Amino acid sequence: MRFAFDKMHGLGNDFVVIDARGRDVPITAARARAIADRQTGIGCDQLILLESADGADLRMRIFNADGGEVEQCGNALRCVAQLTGARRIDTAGGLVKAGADEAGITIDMGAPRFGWEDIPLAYALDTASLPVGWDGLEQGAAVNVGNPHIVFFVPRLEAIDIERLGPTIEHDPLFPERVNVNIAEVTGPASLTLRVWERGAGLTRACGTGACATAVAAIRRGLVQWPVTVSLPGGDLRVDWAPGESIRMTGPAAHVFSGEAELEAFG
Ligand SMILES: N[C@H](CCC[C@H](N)C(=O)O)C(=O)O
Repeated sequence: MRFAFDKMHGLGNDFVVIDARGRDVPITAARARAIADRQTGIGCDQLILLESADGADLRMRIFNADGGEVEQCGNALRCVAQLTGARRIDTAGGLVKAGADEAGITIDMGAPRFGWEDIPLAYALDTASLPVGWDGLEQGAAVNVGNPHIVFFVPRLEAIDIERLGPTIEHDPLFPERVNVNIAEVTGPASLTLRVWERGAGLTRACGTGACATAVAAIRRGLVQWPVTVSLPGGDLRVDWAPGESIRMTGPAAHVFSGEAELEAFG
């Protein structure tokens, strides 16, 4: 079965987008892994599958490079909004609204959640500052922005071995659904730099939900004021949020190429 796809990225966090509205494109975990493989497949951090939806312009399903289907992907939301013109996008992490202007694509991500069962954690802890540590990474903040994140603030980002600590924390039993690991350094009254070890994808050049979770955690702790400029290896995102409000993330989306492939080539 031949299928068409679009290769896109949000600040270097890259996606294979398959528009399956009006036709069935069966994606299994194994197929998602095979498509995402950068040597033997098309290559991407996440595979994005678009389906028809009631009550929204479309439904966006997200498969990490490890094949796991997850709830939310901020950078992909901007890409899909640009590619399709969709303004109401349903995801497993909730219904989001998109807009576009000269600043880029803005996504209303909904309100963050902070309850330990919302993250989720395996047992009750203070999610504002977890009383557990991993090799010097202490007092992490746990936030759910449709998907689960832990955020650490450090004095010097380059001093942190994220390639070693990222997977250790991602797979810690404290996180029954695993977790995205965010390491941030505050660089000004409304700015921070961020690196993210993503659940199911590893180190990426940018993580939209990670930027949202980190900005929210920093605002909650009084470390920055909004709007926050979050600088990732792939570029900057702007995050607006005040307690009690929904999170709004603004940034670019890029279309690289369109292609076609045989689904059976991926198992
Ligand atoms: N790795 C994430 C999904 C992709 C999120 C990221 N690419 C973004 O832009 O938000 C998770 O397992 O929850």
